[in-house]
Amino acid sequence: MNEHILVCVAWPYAKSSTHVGQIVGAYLPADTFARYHRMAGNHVLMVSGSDEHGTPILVDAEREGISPREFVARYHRQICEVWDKLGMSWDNYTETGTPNHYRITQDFFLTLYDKGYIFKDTMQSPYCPTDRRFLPDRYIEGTCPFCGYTSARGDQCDNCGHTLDPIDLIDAKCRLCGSKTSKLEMRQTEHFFLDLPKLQEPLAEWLAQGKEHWRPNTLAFALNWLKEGLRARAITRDLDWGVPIPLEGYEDKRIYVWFDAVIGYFSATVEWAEKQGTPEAWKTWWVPGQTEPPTRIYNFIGKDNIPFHAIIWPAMLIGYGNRNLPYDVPANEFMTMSGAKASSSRGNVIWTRDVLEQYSADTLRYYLSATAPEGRDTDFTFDEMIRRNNDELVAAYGNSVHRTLTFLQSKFGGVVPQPQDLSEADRAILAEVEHGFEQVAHNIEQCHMKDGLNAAMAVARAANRYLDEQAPWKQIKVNREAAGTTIYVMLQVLSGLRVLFCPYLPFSSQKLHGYLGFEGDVSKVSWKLETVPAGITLPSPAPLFPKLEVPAAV
Ligand SMILES: Nc1ncnc2c1ncn2[C@@H]1O[C@H](COP(=O)(O)OP(=O)(O)OP(=O)(O)O)[C@@H](O)[C@H]1O
Ligand SMILES: [Zn+2]
Repeated sequence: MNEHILVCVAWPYAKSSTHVGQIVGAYLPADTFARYHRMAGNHVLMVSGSDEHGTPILVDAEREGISPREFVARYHRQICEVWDKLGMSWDNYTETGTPNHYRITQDFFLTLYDKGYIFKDTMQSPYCPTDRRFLPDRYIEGTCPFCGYTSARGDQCDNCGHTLDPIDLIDAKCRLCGSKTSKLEMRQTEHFFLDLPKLQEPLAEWLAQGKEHWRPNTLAFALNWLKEGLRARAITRDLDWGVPIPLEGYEDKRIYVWFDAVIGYFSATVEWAEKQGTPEAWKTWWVPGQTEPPTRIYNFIGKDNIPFHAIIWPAMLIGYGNRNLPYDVPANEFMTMSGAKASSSRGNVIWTRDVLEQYSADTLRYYLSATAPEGRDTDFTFDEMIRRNNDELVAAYGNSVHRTLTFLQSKFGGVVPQPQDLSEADRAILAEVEHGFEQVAHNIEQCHMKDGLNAAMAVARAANRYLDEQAPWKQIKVNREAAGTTIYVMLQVLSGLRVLFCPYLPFSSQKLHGYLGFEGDVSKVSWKLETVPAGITLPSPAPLFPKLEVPAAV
């Protein structure tokens, strides 16, 4: 395998730390996918960054009385701390506030403008006479005309995912002073529009070709959007925070946050190439025909981001010209907290850094991967996380590791025994490991992360059963060589599990890597079963996972 895989992950708003809904929706599946592909020998680049523009940030910074620059710097730092603790293996995690990103966004804007895909027009925009300002996007709230959700915002409904214009909202009110529609004025303002109707046809053609590997929900959502007919969308705002419009006479306006955020996938690649000292290297990832097989771009997102990644961003790329389009847009459904979508704007969240203060990254990673909302929404509960840690991670995987390694220490002084002829059972469990390599790989390649984890877990369970059945603690009383063979085989199985779990659970894989006598970084090893040789001495192990206390019911 020598493919180029570009892993683009949704840009989190730098207006809060990250919550577990975002992690399970976009970041963890992307990281698992990137880690696997690196081990499988592919060229991988995983990029994202903090989205520092937009009205949600302005509203909150204003409320705190600090500058938006100060505000986003704080949250960018907090987000990066979580990435470190969680083990996100970014090749470049940047921010939209960089000169590089401004330059590239302005180039996109001008190119699309010159090619006739962006046009100027005047529009009616809600204006609050009390606050003396226009109310773009999140400055206004009202009822969604599509689904009736009462807290839809000026640019999108969080409930049904439709993108909106403020003018679409029913019974809208100003988020700053609470003024109702009756008090708001509609004022004339000039803006730039992305001419999506002009791009409808090439988009439809693209969506009609070779999308069998897309998740049905994502494709259906995109096709439905096309069927409704695309509307031109305003891509500038009456704001003073964001990327400036690169044309004279628009100094009091800025480019809309969503227009610049998606360009981040591209600008982050350019930044990566520059940091590497190979400034042209971005072309490998973004210019068609540079690699064989062609570079595959994956956009990992939650379902509310589908319109921007399956429609608007591809449309922008088509309009710009000579750029690779997404190969897949693996969008997850939502993780809910007590039934409601976890959302940082709405405050019903479990913060990742709070969880990581109490629990190991792998405990959280395991639980989130095992309950990922791939096909439908799932609910987060601490009880379930603890139960799965204890009943699955500890009982199946951790247990077989610990029993094998402590037995090796107590009966063989830590020296890997020389195996005798392998029995049918020995060969069967090794075959199961080999099969696990195929299964986990196949599932991750299809973006079925949950099935991939289940396949790895099936091998761990089989290993546990094998150990129970062979019972080396009994074998050793009658036949020391037979017990030695069982332990030898188990060490090979564990060597396999260390690799199979690595995309999901990098921290415990690293520990096991060391316990099995391997050196260096486990995420750099190849996707295959590597032998633990007889005769070497292995160090004393500690349990891979802690057994957790179930909190007393309240
Ligand atoms: N509860 C959730 N379940 C699954 N994915 C989610 C969830 N919340 C956010 N995501 C995804 O995480 C990524 C980053 O999210 P974003 O920064 O937009 O956070 P958010 O909490 O959804 O913010 P807001 O509610 O203010 O829009 C997006 O791709 C989004 O779809
Ligand atoms: Zn709606």
